[in-house]
Amino acid sequence: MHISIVGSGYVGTTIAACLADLGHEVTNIEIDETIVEKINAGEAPIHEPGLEERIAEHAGTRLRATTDYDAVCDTDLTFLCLPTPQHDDGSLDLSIMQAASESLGDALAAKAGSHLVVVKSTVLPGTTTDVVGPIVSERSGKAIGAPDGLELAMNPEFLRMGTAVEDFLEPEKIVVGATSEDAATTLRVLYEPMVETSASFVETGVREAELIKYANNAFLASKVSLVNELGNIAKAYGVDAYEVLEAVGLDDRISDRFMRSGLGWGGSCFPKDVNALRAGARQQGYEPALLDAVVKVNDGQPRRLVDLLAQHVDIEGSQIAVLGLSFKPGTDDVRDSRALVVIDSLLERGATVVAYDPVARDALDRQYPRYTDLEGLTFADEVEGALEGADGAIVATDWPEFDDMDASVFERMAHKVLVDGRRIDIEPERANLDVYEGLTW
Ligand SMILES: NC(=O)c1ccc[n+]([C@@H]2O[C@H](COP(=O)([O-])OP(=O)(O)OC[C@H]3O[C@@H](n4cnc5c(N)ncnc54)[C@H](O)[C@@H]3O)[C@@H](O)[C@H]2O)c1
Ligand SMILES: O=c1ccn([C@@H]2O[C@H](COP(=O)(O)OP(=O)(O)O[C@H]3O[C@H](CO)[C@@H](O)[C@H](O)[C@H]3O)[C@@H](O)[C@H]2O)c(=O)[nH]1
Repeated sequence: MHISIVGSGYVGTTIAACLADLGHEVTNIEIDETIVEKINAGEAPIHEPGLEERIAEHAGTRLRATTDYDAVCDTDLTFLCLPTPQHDDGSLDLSIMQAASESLGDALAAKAGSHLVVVKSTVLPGTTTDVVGPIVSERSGKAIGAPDGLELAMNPEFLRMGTAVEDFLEPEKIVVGATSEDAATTLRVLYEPMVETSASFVETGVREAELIKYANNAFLASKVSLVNELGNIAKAYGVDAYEVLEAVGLDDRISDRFMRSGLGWGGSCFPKDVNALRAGARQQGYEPALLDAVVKVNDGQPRRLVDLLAQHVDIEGSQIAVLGLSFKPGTDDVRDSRALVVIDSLLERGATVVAYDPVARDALDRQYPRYTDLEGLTFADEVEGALEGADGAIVATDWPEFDDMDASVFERMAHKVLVDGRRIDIEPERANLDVYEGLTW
């Protein structure tokens, strides 16, 4: 198929490279020229395992990028992979979706045949049919469902950062809500390779497809918050939460996945999606008491970790190493990373911070420029540099390389105190620390 993808960030770039890999002709339409240049040069604009080699292989042949929306006219369908951020009050901000829908509609006015528009961004029920559809239809002059007109579908994405390529190519489920049988069939054909190998194909209503995505993320975020609440209680009893939850996870109804307690959930999805769902629920007249508590527990974890450090180190005037910036390992994405909340809290309490992350330094400059020259915060190029002369250290991201830290690295610290928000796989005897304490164990 000839596929256009509007928005070439973490989702749009990943699915473009993967669809090209599956043999499709793919065009990324992106407003950021740097991203366009990178893709056309065969380079990945983000850090994501398996992405760089796919882009390198297909750029210039089956994969290309452009800032020009007119390219949609040479394609059969368009995926919208645009940001859906939150307003200050947590509610869903659709302004980017609206602006891109206008540009898409303007371009489609020049296309002779019908066109399928697929919303992949995470959006609340009604967005595809009541916001995106009418804008594209009005601007293109194509009626929804008419011959040579527009077809609409909502196809939420469940990939995770760090395993995005694998998740897209071997998903557990594919959810499609479409306004016509033809649209659903096109997507069923597109996803056939995934259905053959791993995925359940769920065909449902458009509004249901939209809500499935939020329900999925709300469920996972709630599970981590519950695990963190249980972890906090375990810690208060002097009990190892990981031992407790490992046993709990043996119950099939609960499962052993998403059972890691600690610093809490961050990233570009859970925080904004749980907030959009809470705000949406309120707009519909429902008070989401449980989801409010899920956020409250999550918000408390970074402070609890800094409090734990304060039991061993006088934070004011001290030098603290923060290990990890990305919101989880395997990605350079720092959006809503708990590591940043920890850094803010340490700086507020009068510490100086030396932070280290194996890949996220550039993304931090891009996503949160305010940290670039923030007083009291510097960055090290390696873990040793962050620990040099430190009065204490915090593990904020469970990068595998931190598992290998041993006495030779910790000897550089002024005081060998490590508090761990992620339960890295460190060997206490090899590490020879004076203090090693976990947040929930
Ligand atoms: N990141 C994830 O793990 C993930 C997973 C599943 C779903 N989602 C959802 O997918 C959507 C996209 O997420 P993302 O992480 O890829 O976002 P992103 O911010 O990484 O990428 C979005 C891209 O769209 C571009 N853009 C903005 N306005 C544009 C316009 N008018 N025309 C063309 N391009 C434009 C931006 O420059 C950016 O490169 C969101 O709704 C998100 O919730 C994200
Ligand atoms: O047991 C766990 C599992 C996760 N986390 C944290 O939860 C956050 C989210 O982790 P994860 O879900 O692995 O990463 P994302 O890439 O944000 O993926 C989520 O958000 C995406 C965007 O919507 C969805 O597509 C995915 O299905 C959904 O898992 C991270 O901060 C993790 O550190 C924990 O603290 N404990």
